[in-house]
Amino acid sequence: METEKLLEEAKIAREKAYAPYSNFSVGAALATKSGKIFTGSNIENASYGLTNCAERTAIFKAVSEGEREFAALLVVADTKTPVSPCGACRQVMAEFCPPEMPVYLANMDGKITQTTVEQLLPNAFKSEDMEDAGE
Ligand SMILES: O=c1ccn([C@H]2C[C@H](O)[C@@H](CO)O2)c(=O)[nH]1
Ligand SMILES: [Zn+2]
Repeated sequence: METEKLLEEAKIAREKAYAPYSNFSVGAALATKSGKIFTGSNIENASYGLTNCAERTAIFKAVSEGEREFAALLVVADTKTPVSPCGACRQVMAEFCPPEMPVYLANMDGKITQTTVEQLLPNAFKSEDMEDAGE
């Protein structure tokens, strides 16, 4: 999956952001291993903490459609340096995406830096960590 296609889709999704409180619109595009793309934007709330980021919107849309095999995620915002995902999104990425999966951080000028799920959240808490609980 080329990053150019993901960037284009994420930019289109970003236009749908509901961000009246921060005025900071973000778009994301998640590629499945089968070649589909699920997009997302940030959706804010008057109760600020209920805000859902673009990355989580894209992941939740895909998972709720039955997708579980992901290949790449791109996130874009109008920033000088490419936008960096928040901690909540990193934890959700760690739940559904392989550690080595590329995550592309982009800005509107098309500047893209590449990282991975594991680099964004090293030593993430995973379901396996509960297996030996209480022993
Ligand atoms: O990677 C990021 C960083 C921030 N936001 C959103 C959350 C909130 O709506 C706004 C300001 O934090 O940007 C995202 O969607 N993704
Ligand atoms: Zn986030």
